[in-house]
Amino acid sequence: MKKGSHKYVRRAVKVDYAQHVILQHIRPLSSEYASIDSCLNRRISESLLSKECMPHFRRSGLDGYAVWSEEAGSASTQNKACLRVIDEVPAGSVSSLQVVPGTAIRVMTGSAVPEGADAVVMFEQTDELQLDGQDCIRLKHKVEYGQNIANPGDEVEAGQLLMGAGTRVGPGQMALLASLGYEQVPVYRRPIVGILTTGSELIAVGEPLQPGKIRNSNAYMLAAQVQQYGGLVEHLGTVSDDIDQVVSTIHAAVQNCDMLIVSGGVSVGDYDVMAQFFAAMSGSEAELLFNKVAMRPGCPTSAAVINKKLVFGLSGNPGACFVGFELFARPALLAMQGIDSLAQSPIKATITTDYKKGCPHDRYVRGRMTISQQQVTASVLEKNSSSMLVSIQEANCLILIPSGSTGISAGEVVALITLPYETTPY
Ligand SMILES: Nc1nc2c(c(=O)[nH]1)N[C@H]1C(S)=C(S)[C@@H](COP(=O)(O)OP(=O)(O)OC[C@H]3O[C@@H](n4cnc5c(N)ncnc54)[C@H](O)[C@@H]3O)O[C@H]1N2
Ligand code: MOO
Repeated sequence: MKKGSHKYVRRAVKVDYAQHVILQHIRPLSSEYASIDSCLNRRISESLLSKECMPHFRRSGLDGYAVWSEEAGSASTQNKACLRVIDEVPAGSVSSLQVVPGTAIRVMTGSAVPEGADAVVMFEQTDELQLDGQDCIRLKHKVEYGQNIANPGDEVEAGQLLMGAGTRVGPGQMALLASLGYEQVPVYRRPIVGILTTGSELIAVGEPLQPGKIRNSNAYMLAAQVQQYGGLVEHLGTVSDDIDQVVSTIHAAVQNCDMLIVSGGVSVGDYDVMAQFFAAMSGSEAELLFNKVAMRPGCPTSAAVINKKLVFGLSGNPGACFVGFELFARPALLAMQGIDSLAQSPIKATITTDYKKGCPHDRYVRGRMTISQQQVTASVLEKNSSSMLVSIQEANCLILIPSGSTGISAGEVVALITLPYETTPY
């Protein structure tokens, strides 16, 4: 930006207004069928109703004998009559015989309980013997109707809701989808997110340090955040503080990407090209949503819609860039995949550290949340300033320090935004 030209009007909007206006410009992405093998962490795009019941046959829960409980009950308690073993059913097979009075069929865990039987007695609760060259059993205990049998639909009934639209596929969903035959799974298309970093001071990770230069960490941090929320990253590289290059890169990128995140250059510095870009935007296909947010860090965070695509201008300061993503890009990415993440109420916690820095705006500090003895507590991490990144790796929440002149004291209750980047070793 040219010297002296940075005084164009910026009206700070509240965080919740900025989030609201972003969501107004989001439409869920289209749906596609993905092979079950490739849908871990993807979002289901429609409510799935089970076409089958589970189990779909009467299933034995044990290795034992399928019996008729009424007869077996008296056999066990009164005269200890023998039941003739007339067949054996391995898991995966079905007996062609029925259990009739005086008989039992040997079944295995997971095998189909034969007709006529209404209970399964585990091997350990029988005495196995031979009578007249015939396998027989005597039951040691009373038998209850239905014991050790899972009936059709006990776990899932046909027509039951399995999972709603927006559900993320994890191990539990994988198991359910596989059990119910979903070889192809309806999921939202993954949002393609372009990441562009601006700044003539940036050098690549592999380059040795040079005076005044820093390595580009935001590109990697943002890519990790995008992927965490289901996005596919399109790396657009780094542009120097050159407005023409910025304009042409952004205009090309909005053709292919669903959303664009640009880091750096949004403040009022002489070379803050993104501020210049947002100020000079024109045409019916470009709309500035906001260019300042009443918050710290990241007050110069900006957003626009170009060609119906959201373009975020996040602060280059790594701490502010991280927070800006979580507050604005995360709800947008999730909304594209059918989830209204802002509808969830924030978690409340007791803060265990003083934070006595007053601020006219709400502040989002990196914190560490702990749950013990049903108490949620959170502490503010050290090295939390906007220009610092070292505490991001420990953060599992953002703590909202409300605006005010005094900050807050340990023991007060605060609202948290939880983060999904856990650092514990599992
Ligand atoms: N006169 C004023 N100066 C500043 C103001 C202000 O209101 N008046 N606001 C400050 C605030 S608040 C912030 S936040 C920053 C925002 O700066 P920009 O978004 O314009 O970011 P840059 O100036 O490009 O960079 C800031 C900082 O971050 C480093 N950086 C940039 N890109 C990366 C990257 N990809 N990876 C790692 N680090 C990066 C950059 O070198 C700078 O140190 O402005 C304040 N100034
Ligand atoms: O508002 Mo700037 O993000 O921290 O220092």
